[in-house]
Amino acid sequence: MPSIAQQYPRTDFPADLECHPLLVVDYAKIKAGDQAEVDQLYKACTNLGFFYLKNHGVEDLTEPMFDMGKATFDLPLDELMPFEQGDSGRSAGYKAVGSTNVDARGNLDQVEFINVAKDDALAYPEVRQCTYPRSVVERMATVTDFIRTSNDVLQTLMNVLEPRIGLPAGTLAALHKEGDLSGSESRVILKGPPSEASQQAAGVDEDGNPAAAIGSHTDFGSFSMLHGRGCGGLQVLPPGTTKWQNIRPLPGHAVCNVGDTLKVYSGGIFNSNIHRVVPPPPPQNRYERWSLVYFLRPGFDHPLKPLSDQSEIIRKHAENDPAMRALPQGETAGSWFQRRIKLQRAANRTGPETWAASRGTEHAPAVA
Ligand SMILES: O=C(O)CCC(=O)C(=O)O
Ligand SMILES: [Fe+2]
Repeated sequence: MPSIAQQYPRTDFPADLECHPLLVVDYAKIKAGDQAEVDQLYKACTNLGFFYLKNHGVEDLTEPMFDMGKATFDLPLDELMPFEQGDSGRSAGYKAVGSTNVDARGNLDQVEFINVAKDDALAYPEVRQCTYPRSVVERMATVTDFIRTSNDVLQTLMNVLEPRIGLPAGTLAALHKEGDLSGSESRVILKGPPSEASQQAAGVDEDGNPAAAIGSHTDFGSFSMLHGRGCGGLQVLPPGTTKWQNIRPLPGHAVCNVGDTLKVYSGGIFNSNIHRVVPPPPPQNRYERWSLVYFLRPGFDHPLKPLSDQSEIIRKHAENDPAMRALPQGETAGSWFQRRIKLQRAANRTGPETWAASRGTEHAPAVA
């Protein structure tokens, strides 16, 4: 019997902690063409942009990914550092604790990542973006299985949403085509148990609270799918409010959310909501916090702007949405992604302006 410290998925998230409710979407019903379930998905994407997804088919693929993560984070740092994502704006690879900023003050993150690019996993042994530590290479079949299955789920969710926003079938799929170099990737995340040293290193935020483990952000890509292994700590800031709200981990349910690029393509109809990671609530705060994400992101070369030419619904919405009118011109999905990654790296910080320049749709004004 493993000690309580090593028991995952965890079952000790406090039952009485106030949490923000999320709509539940049943993927099996979506696959079966159930339009009432697509209504539910559409509602979730146009409101908070976050929802629980059940019956998604990834359930048995997550623990082998956490095993890969553990094998990676157990390697000595000098073996991992040659595979670090670096400061150029690439996400794929290892990310060491404290290498990115979590706020404008320059406080540092408290998590390590192992990110594997979809491009590298599906083309393996061909190298399309970068190489990986042996802990990943030895388990590439596990990683590929997770990436392929997760990618299919998120592509399906996007496909069924197309008619709701007036897009011809296949428009979004063409922007996320297999084979196009992209930022799509799997990510295992570990926040170690708190030590006094780590608490001090984390610093405090503008309100004097301990700095976040992962700073407030919107996701850079189109759709994200998160498996929390029973660990809390994920929080959202619902639109028009100022109080961070906990998301309750539910067994068998992934937490999915819309990211910036899908928000932009939809002309602002879908919401890419701000979220962050803080130490999980007691008693979970004494233990490691694990999470696993798959990010579906567009091909780097595609322009990033509302798909107004393909949909009258999108055109009308984008015209009336100040956030869409304020978007920088001439961006591609690749330039958007690389700018955000690069300017969050602590080594690239010159001052609070670097944090501001790393932002996506976080500070977008609400729809008038
Ligand atoms: O670990 C989590 O709960 C969320 C991670 C996250 O938001 C991210 O990596 O973008
Ligand atoms: Fe995120």
